Amino acid sequence: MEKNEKMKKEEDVKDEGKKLTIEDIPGVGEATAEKLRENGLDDIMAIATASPKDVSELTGIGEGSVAKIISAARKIADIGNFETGEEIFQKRKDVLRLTTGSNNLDSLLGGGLETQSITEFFGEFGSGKTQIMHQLAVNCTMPEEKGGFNSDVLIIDTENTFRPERIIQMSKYRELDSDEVLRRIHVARAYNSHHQILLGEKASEMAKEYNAKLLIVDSLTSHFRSEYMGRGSLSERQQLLNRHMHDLLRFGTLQNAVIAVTNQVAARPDVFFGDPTAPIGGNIVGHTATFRIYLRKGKAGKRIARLIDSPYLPEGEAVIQVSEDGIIDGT
Ligand SMILES: Nc1ncnc2c1ncn2[C@@H]1O[C@H](COP(=O)(O)OP(=O)(O)OP(=O)(O)O)[C@@H](O)[C@H]1O
Repeated sequence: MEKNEKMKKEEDVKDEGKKLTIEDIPGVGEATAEKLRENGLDDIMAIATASPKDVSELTGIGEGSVAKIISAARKIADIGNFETGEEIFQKRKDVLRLTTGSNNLDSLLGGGLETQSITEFFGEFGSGKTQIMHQLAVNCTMPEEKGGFNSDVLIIDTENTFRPERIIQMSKYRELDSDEVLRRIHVARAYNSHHQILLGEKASEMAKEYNAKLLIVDSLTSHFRSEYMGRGSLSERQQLLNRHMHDLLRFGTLQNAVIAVTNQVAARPDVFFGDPTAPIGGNIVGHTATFRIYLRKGKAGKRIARLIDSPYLPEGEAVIQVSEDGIIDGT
């Protein structure tokens, strides 16, 4: 192909904008596209930003061919385009907020959990992380005027802690039809970290099927923690967690959905670098989660939620109550 013709083809492809599929990447035929899709690489940006080694390992396609595909994907993806503050501000207007059930906690978060971000709840056992996840699931099915999204929910449950009975209790308190709420919550049990990663990749497809606007991972880190013990496997664990969290974030962006995850605090300071209340996953989880909330137990079912490291909200605390009715304000 003449150089000009080739450039023209790339321009044409670019002009098509967001409608492009991975088959539009020069060098990607049907069989290659299938291999890429099977491994969660189902859009041009995902391929353009992947490392040749990772893609080659995942798909079994030779590293040389993968490098060519990635380089072609980069040419047609919008990488490195700087956006004006005004453009970003416009996009921010699409961000929706999901109520937590507690006005105190909603205020701390500037109105609720934001879509297109990961919100992490971390704390010791019994601090209320799973209770909050159940409440968010119920709230997501509520109408917009009540702080919900009137949409379905996906839950990746790693510790078998999902309890429909709690959903029924919480739904009744909010005068919702509990059968309908349960029908809108889709739970997948993840048996190990590999399975969890696969479910994270599949979530985008499932979200379209169900119109889900909330993805919960409870717990984000427990499998990784138990499977990758010791310092030797730390970097592998962090890499996998990083990849998993970016899959979750992609779901959030594509669906304009909330991503809520739970995380334990490390109980063994000798292994996890000194801070006895440090969340598992260290920097990787910390940098990828946009909002981090630390939960502490108080008296009589009260919990203190502390917002940490928000990009634009002040640090602060809110008192909530874990009750039979669900998450409500603490006094
Ligand atoms: N029906 C209920 N009525 C009132 N409080 C409840 C009810 N169910 C659970 N709780 C409260 O929630 C606590 C458990 O919280 P949760 O399961 O969310 O903890 P967690 O932070 O997820 O802990 P872990 O790390 O062990 O999974 C219980 O100790 C209890 O105080």
